[in-house]
Amino acid sequence: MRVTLLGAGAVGGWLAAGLARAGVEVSILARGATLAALRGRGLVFRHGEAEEVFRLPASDDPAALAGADILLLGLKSHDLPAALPLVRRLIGRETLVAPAQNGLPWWFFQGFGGPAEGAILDSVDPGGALARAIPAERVLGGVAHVGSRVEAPGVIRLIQQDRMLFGDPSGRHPGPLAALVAALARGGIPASAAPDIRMEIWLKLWGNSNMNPLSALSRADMLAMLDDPGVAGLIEAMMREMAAIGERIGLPIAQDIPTRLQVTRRLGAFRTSMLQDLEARRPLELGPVLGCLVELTQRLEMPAPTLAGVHGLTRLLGRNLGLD
Ligand SMILES: NC(=O)C1=CN([C@@H]2O[C@H](COP(=O)(O)OP(=O)(O)OC[C@H]3O[C@@H](n4cnc5c(N)ncnc54)[C@H](OP(=O)(O)O)[C@@H]3O)[C@@H](O)[C@H]2O)C=CC1
Ligand SMILES: CC(C)(CO)C(=O)C(=O)O
Repeated sequence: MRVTLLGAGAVGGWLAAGLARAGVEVSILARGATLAALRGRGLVFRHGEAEEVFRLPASDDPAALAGADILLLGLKSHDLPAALPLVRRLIGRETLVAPAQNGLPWWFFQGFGGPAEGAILDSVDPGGALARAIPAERVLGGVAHVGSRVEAPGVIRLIQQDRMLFGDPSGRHPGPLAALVAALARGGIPASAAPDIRMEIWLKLWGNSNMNPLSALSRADMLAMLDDPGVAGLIEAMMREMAAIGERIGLPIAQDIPTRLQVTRRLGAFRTSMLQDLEARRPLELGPVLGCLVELTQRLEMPAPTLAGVHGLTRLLGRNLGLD
């Protein structure tokens, strides 16, 4: 199996290290300081006191890396539309695209049925270019339950790994799915194949859509937010509004809120990826993580004042800091 990674950041670097450890042929499409670091020292992976270095082929020329079996996406979801020309040049006829990203992915409602069937959301995929170029049949959907960060370009620090899930939304690629998951597991990443990857994505979003924007607004880590009764109440209100959307569109959540919040607690006092972006003065992943839900409620004519309010506040925060 040959894998190319686009987006060698906190999550992409964690996955590339796992695959390389398992002996998979991994190459990386990178740019700027990250590319220079990968070509110089290599991909540096740190966990606790341990450090590993992986010398992997890296280039900013998609032609040099094109046609892998799997194109792993470690970009922020809001960066994907702009990176589509690169993706087009990286994928061959047989390449499957495996996003390891938060938020609702562009392919989510293709072949889904119900009132949201085929929905293309501007907050995720403006104009639908992603949906046309990378249909659900070309995708292995991913969900990363992990906390990691970039310490310096090409240097990844794993804080806590819980599990990495991949799934095959079209049911056409059981072989590549099994091979990817097995390779990650061999490389020390607790990975498994999810029978219903859409539900796993929805459940992950049930955490990110509130924790990430609220962490940007409060500049607080996850435990501090959960331990503050006022913020915890807001988190739960947002979760209830999202659960109501799920009921409406055919994604009823079987878990209760306290159980889901226990999963979040396992990551400890982590500063979410959106807070990391705010602190580094990078654009926020707000559209795919929360704007998509607000857009869905508008289309379905459902009330969601808390989701809309937190979305509005975070959008203004990003705008006022010049991050959009
Ligand atoms: N960090 C975490 O703990 C978690 C993150 N996630 C999710 O995983 C996804 C990735 O997040 P994360 O790893 O934190 O993000 P990072 O910001 O750490 O990494 C994103 C990487 O993508 C690269 N990139 C963006 N555009 C391009 C481009 N056009 N060409 C080449 N490289 C590009 C960036 O490079 P450059 O520096 O050059 O811009 C950067 O290295 C997000 O959806 C996030 O929400 C999920 C679970 C946990
Ligand atoms: C909050 C967390 C760590 C949950 O996995 C996450 O997904 C993120 O930081 O974006």
